[in-house]
Amino acid sequence: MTPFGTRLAAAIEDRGRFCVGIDPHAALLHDWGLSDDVASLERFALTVVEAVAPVVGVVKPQSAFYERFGSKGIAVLERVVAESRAAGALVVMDAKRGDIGSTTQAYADAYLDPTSPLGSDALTVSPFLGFGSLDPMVEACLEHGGGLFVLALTSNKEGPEVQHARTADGTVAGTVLAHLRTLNAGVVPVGSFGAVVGATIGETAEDLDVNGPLLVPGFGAQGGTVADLERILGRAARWALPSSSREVLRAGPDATALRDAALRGNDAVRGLGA
Ligand SMILES: O=c1ccn([C@@H]2O[C@H](COP(=O)(O)O)[C@@H](O)[C@H]2O)c(=O)[nH]1
Repeated sequence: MTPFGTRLAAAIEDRGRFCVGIDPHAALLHDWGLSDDVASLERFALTVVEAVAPVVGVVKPQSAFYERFGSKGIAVLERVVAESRAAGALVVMDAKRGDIGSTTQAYADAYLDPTSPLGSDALTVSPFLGFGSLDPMVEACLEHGGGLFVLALTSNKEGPEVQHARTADGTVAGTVLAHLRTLNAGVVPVGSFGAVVGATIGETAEDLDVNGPLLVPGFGAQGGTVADLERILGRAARWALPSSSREVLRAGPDATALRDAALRGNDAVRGLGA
């Protein structure tokens, strides 16, 4: 399988760098005139997939909004993954997984093996059990052409308490970024192991250039702007995926309005990293 980084570079070239989050919040279901039940979850999620997956490079379903409906919600998530990929979008599963290595292997099997029902192009993961605990996922990515987005500098205000903490080697975030730089060293056009960096973090002294992609949530509803992206990311913007969920999803339920919102987001970030 072609490495995720190579496939992502092609997707950015063909369709743009904007990532649409498929997050069926209860409040959005209500705003769309739907109920808070599985049938509505399915209608919402598949309406978004049909509207945006044929035109954007990357979609990012947030697993939590499907998990809250139990096995029937997971079945909807499986369709979101399959139908988004069939429409030509790469799928970043936002599940923020991480555990001791032996359990991490099971997460790798669930999300990074293409024969799994939830098999995705990439997965968000937590490094806070130690970066080495992610090794089974790294191996699965190398075997199957998948990618990881490792939490480094998240968009929420509570993140700095952990991520800015200093170790003998620098900050926790800096250590995560250094591991990613090692994994991606020498890979052309870009490595498959990326970081999550929020569009709301203000300033950072960390070197974000890891020769890998950056998933950048917090753009839109959380207040992140194009100016923030330019200031925070610098030259690392070249491989950035600004990601927005609610800002796009509020345009629904009309499919044309949803697609237009996604295309507007894509246009807004087109010049990044130029
Ligand atoms: O640091 C992070 C990591 C992940 N997220 C996720 O992104 C979306 C953001 O949704 P919006 O509606 O655009 O605010 C959501 O799924 C989060 O869980 C993040 O926001 N920050």
